[in-house]
Formats: sequence, C-alpha cells, structure tokens
Amino acid sequence: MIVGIGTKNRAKVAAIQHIVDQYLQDVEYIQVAAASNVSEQPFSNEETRQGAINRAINTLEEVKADLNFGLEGGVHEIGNEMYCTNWGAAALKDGTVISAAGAQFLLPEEIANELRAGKELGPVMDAYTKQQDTRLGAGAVGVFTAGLVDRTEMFEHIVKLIIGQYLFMHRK
Ligand SMILES: O=P(O)(O)OP(=O)(O)OP(=O)(O)OC[C@H]1O[C@@H](n2cnc3c(O)ncnc32)[C@H](O)[C@@H]1O
Ligand SMILES: [Mg+2]
Repeated sequence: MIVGIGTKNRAKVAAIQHIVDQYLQDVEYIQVAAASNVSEQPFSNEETRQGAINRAINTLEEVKADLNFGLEGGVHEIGNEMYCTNWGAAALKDGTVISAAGAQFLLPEEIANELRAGKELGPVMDAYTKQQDTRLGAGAVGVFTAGLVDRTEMFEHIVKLIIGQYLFMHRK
C-alpha cells in the first residue's frame, strides 16, 4: 500500500514511519509539505485538530495514497495556563477521515507569554534553547520533559491510535 506523509518535518515523518512499519506490510511512502490551512500557530484544540485534518485531506488530494497522514501541533489555554496540544488525522481514498488527539503538557509561563504576544512556538523554543530547529528534534516536549518524551515519541502515540482505528475499521 501507499502511505502519504503530509509534512517534511523529520520528527513527524519518523513517527509515521516507525508505527506504520510496525503494523502495515509492503508500504511505499510519499512525502509532501501539505498545507494546514489554519494559522501557523494554532491557538485552540479545534484549530489544531482542523489543521491535522486539512493536512490529511490535502495530502490525499496531492498524492492519492491509501492512507494520508496529517499531524499538527498547537496550543490552547485552560484558565491562565497554556498547554501544547497535538492532533493527527488520516484520510482514506474513499474520503473517510480518522482522527486522534495526543499528549498535552503545560508550557512554562515565560514561553506562554511569548505566544500570547503573537510569536510562534518554533522560533520561541530556538531562542530559549539557543539552538536551531528544536521543532525538528526533541521539540518543546523534549525540552520541558528533560528529554523523557521527544516530539517523535509524542506523535508516535497519535499515529498508533489512528492506525489502530484503521485496522479496526478493516477487520475481517
Ligand atoms: O513542517 P510542519 O509539519 O509544519 O511542522 P511544524 O514543526 O511547523 O509543526 P506544526 O506546524 O504542527 O506546529 C505549529 C507551530 O508550533 C510550533 N511547534 C509545535 N510543536 C512544537 C514543538 O514541540 N517544539 C517546537 N515548536 C513546536 C511549530 O514550529 C509551529 O510554529
Ligand atoms: Mg508548521
């Protein structure tokens, strides 16, 4: 089968490939930088979920694979506290869209304030860590969990939930 990957972000690509390779056979991958059609920095669960779904559908339209993945990161606030939130979706050839949410974790107040001022988490994390492209490696989750959970592991759980739902739908 053909699996479409709607991102070129290597942390997300690795998450999709690790889980697909574990549970599906004879897979060929096609990658595209699919548009999310939401803000660069989604600011609610609804918007983050929509970004993942849009990426999955845009990947389906571009590569027409059997399973087309979209993964999206964003933030949302509960009271005065800001959490990172993560969503994934897969669009099937017949237009069915499977979705699942993943881990959420609290962002430190100094990071949350930068986002409230309109900045994006990617560049804010690079400034905070004095490194480049945090979002392609450990991610904010890796930094703020002392390396216990990196961005790939976080998205792997979402991909596993999606493939599990796909296998359930196609059970014999
Ligand atoms: O190439 P794409 O697939 O777009 O991957 P991305 O890293 O930009 O990821 P998202 O668009 O899903 O994330 C939305 C925004 O939040 C940032 N972001 C999300 N999660 C992050 C993390 O764990 N570490 C650093 N930045 C993160 C990201 O850089 C964007 O500004
Ligand atoms: Mg992005």
